[in-house]
Amino acid sequence: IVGGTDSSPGEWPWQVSLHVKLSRQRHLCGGSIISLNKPQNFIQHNPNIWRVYAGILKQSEINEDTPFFKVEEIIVHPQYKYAQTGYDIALMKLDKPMNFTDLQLPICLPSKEDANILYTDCWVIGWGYRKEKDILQKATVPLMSKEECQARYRKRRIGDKVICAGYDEGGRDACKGDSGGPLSCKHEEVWYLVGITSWGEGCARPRQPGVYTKVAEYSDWILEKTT
Ligand SMILES: COC(=O)c1cc(NC(=O)c2cccc(O)c2C)c2cc(C(=N)N)ccc2c1
Repeated sequence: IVGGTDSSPGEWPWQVSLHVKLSRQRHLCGGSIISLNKPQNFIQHNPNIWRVYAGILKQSEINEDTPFFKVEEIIVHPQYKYAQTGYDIALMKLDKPMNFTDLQLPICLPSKEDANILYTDCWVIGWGYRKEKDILQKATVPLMSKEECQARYRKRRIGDKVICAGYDEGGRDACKGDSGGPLSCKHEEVWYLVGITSWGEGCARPRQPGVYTKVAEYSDWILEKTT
């Protein structure tokens, strides 16, 4: 996150830190807890290098004694190639059910009908660039119309299944390492997973907004894969 501020304990209980454990272990991206039934059996990618840490505020809280969830299944959208061409969404089934506490709770999924709600209170969070931060960073970002976003990314096709957010003057944005994390919007006292951090040209540059997977456009796919 560029231009963000420190989060408080329990402020974003649906945020998780995805670590990869090879010879070394490190935070790679974010993710969001959504509470659903079991995904179908769909083994792709190597699930057992992943460690999912929930209820964490600082990366320094994580050591060899910190509990984590193993990943039993990973379902990547079949049309995903790379972030810029969309379908940048994946589901991870944890190896055991998560007990919800004040520090680890699911966020609500928007329904297809929610695809046109004008959200005005949206936040992007993560432990990503710049200056890899210890404390989970938060930044509020205004949503942008598809037309305005397409005008900012002339070389790209900004379709209906992404949502853009950011400031024309730049300065506040998600960045590498925040990928997979939530664009959370509060609407009528409820928080919704409106977007998934996907890409952007650089980070927090003027007139180069952040591009997010528009979760409402995938609610059918998510339900198909998890019920
Ligand atoms: C794996 O995720 C990304 O690569 C990756 C690369 C990015 N953009 C870059 O251009 C970039 C940023 C930092 C270092 C770097 O090498 C690049 C290419 C990203 C930019 C944003 C955003 N601005 N909202 C969000 C996620 C990003 C994920």
